Amino acid sequence: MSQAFHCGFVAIVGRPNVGKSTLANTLIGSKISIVSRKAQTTRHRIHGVLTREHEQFVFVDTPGFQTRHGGAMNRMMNRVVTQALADVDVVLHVVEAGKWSAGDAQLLPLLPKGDKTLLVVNKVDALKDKNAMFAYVSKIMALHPYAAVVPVSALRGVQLENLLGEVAKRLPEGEAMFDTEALTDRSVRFIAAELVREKIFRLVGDELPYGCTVVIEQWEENDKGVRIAACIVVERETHKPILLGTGGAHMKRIASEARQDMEKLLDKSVFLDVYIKVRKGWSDREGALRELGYE
Ligand SMILES: Nc1nc2c(ncn2[C@@H]2O[C@H](COP(=O)(O)OP(=O)(O)OP(=O)(O)O)[C@@H](O)[C@H]2O)c(=O)[nH]1
Repeated sequence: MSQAFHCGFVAIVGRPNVGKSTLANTLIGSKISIVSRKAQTTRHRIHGVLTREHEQFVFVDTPGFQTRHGGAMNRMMNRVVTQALADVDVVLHVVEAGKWSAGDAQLLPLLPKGDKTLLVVNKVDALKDKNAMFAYVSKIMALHPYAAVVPVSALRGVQLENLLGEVAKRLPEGEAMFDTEALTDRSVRFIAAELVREKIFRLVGDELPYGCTVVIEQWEENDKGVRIAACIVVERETHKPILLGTGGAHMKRIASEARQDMEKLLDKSVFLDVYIKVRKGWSDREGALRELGYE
């Protein structure tokens, strides 16, 4: 008798920097979401799809749980987290081996109880004292009724088969929801915008206050390649010189590095034009956020 097919949604949650994007990317097997050393670089919900012989995993990569920023952006982001958890079949709560902080604890009240939440202890490769693992895990297991615990290294691909096995057990029976070829339900335009945003974060993230997004305003493909215009939207006039850098050096670097990544992603020549627009108070106006594609 043939084995039944299972398909369901899997949310990956955790405080910033625990490795959620890395885990999603490694599981799905392609770079769909940006990875950066800086905290809170993933602001969007991203669906990545992994299809195997007997199951399809639809991953929801939720943004870092926000506590530091006030305003509409924060409320919206927390809503995204709560909603993601209510809608999914399995929740992976990712923590960092040996490092438990207030940020991890803050997420606990949002986690569903019962059989659908798994504790994923990431970065086991970086753990110096392996013997401390048992005490660390016991402490966390006492705080929430997790269904299971799986230590992994997302970066090195350790124990991921085991993790997928635990998830698969909890997916409902049903047909595949996405084409097997699908990597993401976000368009390549979205990923292109993320690439520009990643470069901004890496280069001037420390100086640029929270409030910058990237909108792809033009996308024209022809036999020579693709012409892309990316608009960086900032909150204030004063943010412009930060982005530009001396003699426009920052912008040149952002555009050049983003273009190289886009060429790798699209496997064709990219002509990239990047410019800046000022829109006051965008991060605190839900309407403006929606308009820019945040909801
Ligand atoms: N040593 C080690 N480092 C890891 C592992 N997984 C992720 N990292 C690193 O941890 C950092 C943060 O990883 P991300 O995947 O961006 O973390 P995130 O949880 O998605 O972060 P936010 O987007 O800020 O919420 C990066 O420098 C990763 O390379 C791992 O298994 N081992």
